[in-house]
Amino acid sequence: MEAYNNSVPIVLSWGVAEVPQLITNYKEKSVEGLSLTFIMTWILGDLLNLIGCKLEPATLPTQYYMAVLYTLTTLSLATQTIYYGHIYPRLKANKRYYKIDNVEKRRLHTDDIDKKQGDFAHGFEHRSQLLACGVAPSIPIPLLANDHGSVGGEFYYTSARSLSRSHTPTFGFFVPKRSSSGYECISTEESLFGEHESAQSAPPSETKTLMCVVSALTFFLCISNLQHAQSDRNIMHNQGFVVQMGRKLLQVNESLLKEYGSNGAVEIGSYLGWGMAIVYMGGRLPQIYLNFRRGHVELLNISSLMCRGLNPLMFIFALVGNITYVGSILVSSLDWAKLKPNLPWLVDAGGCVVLDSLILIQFIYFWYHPPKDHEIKNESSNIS
Ligand SMILES: NC(=[NH2+])NCCC[C@H](N)C(=O)O
Repeated sequence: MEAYNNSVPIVLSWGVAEVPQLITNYKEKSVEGLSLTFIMTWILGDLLNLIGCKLEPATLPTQYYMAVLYTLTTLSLATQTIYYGHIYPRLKANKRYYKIDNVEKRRLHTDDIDKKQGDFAHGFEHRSQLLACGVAPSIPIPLLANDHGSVGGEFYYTSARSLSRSHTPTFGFFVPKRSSSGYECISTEESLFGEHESAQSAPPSETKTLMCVVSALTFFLCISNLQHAQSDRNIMHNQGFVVQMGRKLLQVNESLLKEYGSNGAVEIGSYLGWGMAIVYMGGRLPQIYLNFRRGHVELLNISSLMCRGLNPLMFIFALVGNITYVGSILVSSLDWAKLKPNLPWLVDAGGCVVLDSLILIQFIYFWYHPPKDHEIKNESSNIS
């Protein structure tokens, strides 16, 4: 019973840690605030953690279940990243394509765009063609000042409303191009995801990698869980159990330890555990280093974080989660023989607590000692 009580705080804090971020992404319908590199670090770390826990029988069952929980929550974040980064904008663009806004249509008759573009008849024809493409023209925004001047040049047509929300032309807008027969509608759909990709969206190669990692991870999970269930059944059967008991929470299974004690898999498990610790902790180092160099904490500035769609609660819950993780291992046993194989997991959770506290201290320090504007500018030009 005590064992279950000890695992409740970790499960609770880690169980809810990513929920605020998932909600923020859902509300914002965007994942701009979340760094793809950060998610990829977590995916890699979770993968090493999960396999490490499987191969290292000295790890507590709670650790294994936590690894599964981490993986599931990270998979949800990754799924959101793919959905809001790539699928949702496509769906939205398609919807907009077929639904021409009536207000915009009315504006068509009062706009003075034609004056700038020459004779009225030509302008009307040009707009009709745009409308036929499902584009609601309002304010033409020159894409590039080209040699031919703005008349007949390329414009992104977008509405002031959408501009007020986004700095970049919304995905799915059209570039009207002059052709011998008048204007053609050329979708910028591909180019927005390709060469003219918005600076705010994730680079496609990174997303492809993420997609591969996510699919590989899902595949691995299915296969390994099947194998795990099978080997558990075999072990229980050999030991004369009729009912599969599963792993008892916060209790190292001595028989498993003996059975696999000299097995090479244990060593691999331990290496994977160390790999996981390096990946999880390593993810924080560049941030800490950058904060020191810049003399201000960009990532942890709460108001800017919220503006950028990153929920700081995720970091706070993670801090609590890591503290309770260390606590649960230490509470289970202080015997060195049992602590030793768990060292990578202890070092990781303890190390993350130290590093996150350092970021928190940096945040508090720089909050009270804000750098002057010119210092920030100088620093960022040095860094870039
Ligand atoms: N996807 C996750 N939530 N992974 C858990 C990461 C745990 C690790 N100690 C860290 O704080 O980075």
